[in-house]
Amino acid sequence: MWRRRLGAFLLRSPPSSSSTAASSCQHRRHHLLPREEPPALNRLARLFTSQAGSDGGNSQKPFIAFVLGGPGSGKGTQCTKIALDFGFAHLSAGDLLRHEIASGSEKGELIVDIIKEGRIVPSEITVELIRKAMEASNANKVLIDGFPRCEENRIAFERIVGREPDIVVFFDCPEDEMVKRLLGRNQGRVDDNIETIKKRLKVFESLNIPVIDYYSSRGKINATGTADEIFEAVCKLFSSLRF
Ligand SMILES: Nc1ncnc2c1ncn2[C@@H]1O[C@H](COP(=O)(O)OP(=O)(O)O)[C@@H](O)[C@H]1O
Ligand SMILES: O=c1ccn([C@@H]2O[C@H](COP(=O)(O)OP(=O)(O)O)[C@@H](O)[C@H]2O)c(=O)[nH]1
Ligand SMILES: [Mg+2]
Repeated sequence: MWRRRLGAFLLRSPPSSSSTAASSCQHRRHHLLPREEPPALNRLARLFTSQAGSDGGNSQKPFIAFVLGGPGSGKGTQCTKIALDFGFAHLSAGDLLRHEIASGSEKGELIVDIIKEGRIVPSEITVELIRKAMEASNANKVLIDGFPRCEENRIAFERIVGREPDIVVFFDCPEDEMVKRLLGRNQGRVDDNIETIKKRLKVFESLNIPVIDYYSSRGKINATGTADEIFEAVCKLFSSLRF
């Protein structure tokens, strides 16, 4: 069940008549509209965006989309397409963690053990990586792929970044399909093996699903079918938003 939690504050404007009937996903120019937020969040958000610097004279906070779904549901695949068609920066939490591992840092050693076990990396580590990546991207629209993965992640993001997402997209995919896709992913990942996958699916049920349920949005998407078919539904959703 998707709780009506974020409401109009997150999904702001009704779709414009010209953008609702999107049958194809050509590049579109989107408009940044001023948004209202509670005062405390507003203060923190300003602090954050002032660090993010200028994006061509635009001092607005970035539009944030959390992209959630089970392992193998197609988050990364769809984010790549969204980034291309809708001009979002794509920040994958998993990729940021793998980058930290590749850097050879002490933190990386801790992270690799957690990923092999399919567990969730401490929130402060992940949120800090995301915060820095958002800052570095200097983008006015960001997809945060694969985060938050638990309630603690969600709360830490709000505390550290001082923002809630503008929309939450959830790729809903049956477990057997996710397993099939993961076993065929073939990217040499330490967690794409059946033992870790089983653990990740348990974590998905017990920790990811509650945070997905926490959010309310129009963003639930049936993630079965081909990547292009799924992207058609994604396009309908994103075309209905005002960025
Ligand atoms: N709709 C789809 N049908 C079949 N395979 C897919 C589909 N979407 C993605 N894949 C493949 O499934 C695997 C997992 O997709 P990925 O985008 O990495 O998912 P996630 O980021 O949610 O784990 C990849 O090998 C990808 O190419
Ligand atoms: O916010 C995050 C994102 C990822 N991970 C860890 O990184 C792994 C891989 O995440 P990724 O999003 O890359 O996997 P995907 O769902 O895309 O297969 C997860 O199982 C977790 O162990 C995490 O702890 N926190
Ligand atoms: Mg992924």
